Formats: sequence, C-alpha cells, structure tokens
Amino acid sequence: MIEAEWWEYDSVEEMADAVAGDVGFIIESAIDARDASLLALPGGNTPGPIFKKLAAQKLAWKKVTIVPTDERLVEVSDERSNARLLAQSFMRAGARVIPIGGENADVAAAGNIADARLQDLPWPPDLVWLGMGADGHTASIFPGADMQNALDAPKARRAVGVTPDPMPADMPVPRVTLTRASLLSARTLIITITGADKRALLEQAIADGQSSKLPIGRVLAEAEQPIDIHWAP
Ligand SMILES: O=C1O[C@H](COP(=O)(O)O)[C@@H](O)[C@H](O)[C@H]1O
Repeated sequence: MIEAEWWEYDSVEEMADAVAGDVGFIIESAIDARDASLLALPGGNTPGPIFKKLAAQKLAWKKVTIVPTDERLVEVSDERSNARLLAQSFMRAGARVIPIGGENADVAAAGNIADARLQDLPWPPDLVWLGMGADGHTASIFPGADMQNALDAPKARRAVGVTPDPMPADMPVPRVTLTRASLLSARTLIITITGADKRALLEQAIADGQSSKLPIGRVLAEAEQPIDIHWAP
C-alpha cells in the first residue's frame, strides 16, 4: 500500500521555495550523519526553478554528489542532457555531478557503463527525486517494450539502457535510467509535478498500484518508504 502525502501550492514559485527547503534539510541531515550526501535528481522542465533556489542555499556543497535519475544518450554538452542541467545548476555551488550517459549507439552497453559508474558510489542515495512525464513515464522508465527490464532488474543492478517505444517526438533518443529497485532504495523519495492533468494521472496511477499500465504507478506500487508528492498548478 503506497503511503503518499500530497503537498499543494498556489504557484510554482511557492513549490520551489518549499521543495528547496526540504531538500536542503535532507542534505544537511545526511552530512551530519555520514559527512556526505548523495542525491539522484530528475531532468525535464519542472525542477529548474527549484534547482535555482536550492543551489543558492549555503550548504556544504563540496560534500554533495549528484547523479541524474536518468539520461539521454547524448554528449554531456548537449542541451538535452540531464547531467548538463545538473552541472549548470550545482557545480558552481561546489557539488560533484556525475554523468551516467554519453553518446553511445549501443543501448545495452550504455546501461552497463551507467550501472558501473553508480556501483562506485556509496549507496543508497539520501534522496531520489522523481518527475513524471505526461505519458506517465518516470526517470526514463517509459511505457513500452523495455519497461519491464527497468522494473524487474535485480536489486543489485542500478541502471539499465532503454529505448522508449514509441520514442517521445520531442527527444527521440535512447536513454539510460536508474532501475525501479535503485530508485526505491532511496532513504527519501519525493515527486514534483505541475498541472491538473498530471495530478489526475498520478492519482489514478497510485490508485491502480501494481495493475497500473503506467511506469510511475508500477514504480510507486513497490515503494516501502512514504512518498512526498509536491504539486503546483
Ligand atoms: O524525460 C524526462 O522527463 C521527466 C519529466 O519531465 P518534466 O519536464 O515533465 O517535469 C523527468 O522527470 C526525467 O528526468 C526526464 O529525463
């Protein structure tokens, strides 16, 4: 049974203030407890304003390591790269950003490389922060043939390669993604979404649980930790 708490805001700005505050607290607590903090953060458009407010906080950023929850198989310098957004947002503050993608024609090999890079990090992440696309994908777990690979990967596996099917029209590139098991290994799990349509979709996916056809529903159905869902119109 998913234990989800919804946090509703009047505006994206208000959501950004609240989520940046929460994530800042998670980072500080992790550094107090373990002298380091590991975060897995999403790409897309929703987190941008939150990243700005978070990066402006005075934290021991040199002790913070950030990985993307997922990545497109493009160079890190490409504007479609999630690692690029993370680097632009947090490297000036002093955080270490570890890319998990890069241009690679072989999707399975790219998944192995991403997995190996994540295996080198002290696991689990203090935070996995998820977004959700309008089609119900989360991280880069998309509806389609590869969905089950990302959902069923063994616990020890941290990332896999995926070819979304159908490819999203705006960015038709293969990807790598953290597996369901690695996403759900997080000490804390949050979701940020905007808009009435995504809210209705997520509510339905949660209600459907294991029988959901949407990746977000299938991922959350196995979460053992409580999930904070932040929503703004
Ligand atoms: O493709 C992606 O999209 C999702 C959702 O992005 P949003 O712009 O609709 O918030 C994102 O969470 C994921 O990391 C990204 O690669």
